[in-house]
Amino acid sequence: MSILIKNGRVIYGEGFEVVEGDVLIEGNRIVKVAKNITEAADTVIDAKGKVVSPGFVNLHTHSPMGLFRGLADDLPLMDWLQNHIWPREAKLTREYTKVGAYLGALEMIKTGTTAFLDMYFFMDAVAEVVEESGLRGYLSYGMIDLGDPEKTEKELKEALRTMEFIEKLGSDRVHFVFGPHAPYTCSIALLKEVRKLANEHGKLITIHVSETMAEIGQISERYGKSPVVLLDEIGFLGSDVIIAHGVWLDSRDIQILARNGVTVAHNPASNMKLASGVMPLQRLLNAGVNVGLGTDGSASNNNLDMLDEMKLAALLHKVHNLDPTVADARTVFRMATLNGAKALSLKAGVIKEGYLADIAIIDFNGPHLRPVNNVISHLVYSANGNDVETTIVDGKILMLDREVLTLDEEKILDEAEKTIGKLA
Ligand SMILES: CSC[C@H]1O[C@@H](n2cnc3c(O)ncnc32)[C@H](O)[C@@H]1O
Ligand SMILES: [Zn+2]
Repeated sequence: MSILIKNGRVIYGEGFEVVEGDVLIEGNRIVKVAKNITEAADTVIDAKGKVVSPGFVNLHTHSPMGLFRGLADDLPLMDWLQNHIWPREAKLTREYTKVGAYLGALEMIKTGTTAFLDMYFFMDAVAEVVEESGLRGYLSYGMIDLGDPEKTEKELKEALRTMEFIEKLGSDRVHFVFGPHAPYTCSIALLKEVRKLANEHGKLITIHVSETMAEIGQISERYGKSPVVLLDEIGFLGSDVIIAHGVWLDSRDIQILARNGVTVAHNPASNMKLASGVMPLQRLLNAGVNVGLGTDGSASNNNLDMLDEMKLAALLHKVHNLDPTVADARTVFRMATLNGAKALSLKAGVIKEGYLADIAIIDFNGPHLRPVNNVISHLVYSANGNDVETTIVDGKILMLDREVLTLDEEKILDEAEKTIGKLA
């Protein structure tokens, strides 16, 4: 199968240079970017007046949490989790979670996300949805043992069962990741075992770390050190670890993350909504830490729109530093694309020959995107997910002219409405 995208403004290469031209996709790869490609293709997409962008990589989410959108707003993290979210999640079944996963997948496709890193329950069901949707999913079963050795065993067993299920799916797009929830919900024994298993099986690890001051207080009280120092001392950190948040980091923590090649998934909307704090973006980047962008779940965001997220990231760090040069549009765009792909060891996040064909085509005909003075600026500051017209993953069209081809949109919305009555 081949796809030829004609006459677009193409965001080309690692430098995100905007060039006018065509993109040829053969199989799941980009094979040619040039003016006036004349090769025949199975499908031709006219991208005149449109921007051909690398698809977005959502580096931290809980994709089924759209079910809880708007049910617990305006609360701090611990109150939000313990008194509102966890009691509802206790009622989740595989079936309900799958409904949420469909809703999340639909929203991601419609807003140009092509790959995402997830942590949730019933991840075998989420894996089935990802496979059907055509998205690229990096899926972790979120482990919480609260220091109970019986639970440690149970959680590890469920993670390994999920890994086996995903391996059996045999999909190039669906990957298993280890997901201990956080240092305040996981025992040292669990974290050490995860490190060992990740080495054994060659899998990535994702974990919430240093999200709130309350967490820093809890971990300091329990262990007398910061969460990052704790993880470093038990040999947990490495270049295969993606920590979500990293809001409360001191200089020593930042050096440790840099030295270990850890990636940080920044979630500005969630950090602002839960009033968790402002992560030290500039200091992390200066230290050479890879920083990607995530939405977190839709109960703390409240959507999965990476275009929205880019704008929030840029604005948050400007006002926080009282410096408008911080978090410039290109830096933030790189976080939402290439940096996320790098963290997942994925040859994507860039439109260039040899890269995976994970692409979002964005309509630039709306008044809010004219005149087209600066494509990257418009994507970060002016566009939103509704401007995404076509989404391509692994060389397959998932949405064309805003029609999702892999999922039944009406049915998904209907099921989500019916399900929430059972969980609220
Ligand atoms: C055990 S599955 C994942 C678990 O994480 C919860 N969650 C969602 N958002 C956050 C966040 O910002 N910090 C910590 N935990 C979060 C989610 O509700 C699930 O229980
Ligand atoms: Zn999270």
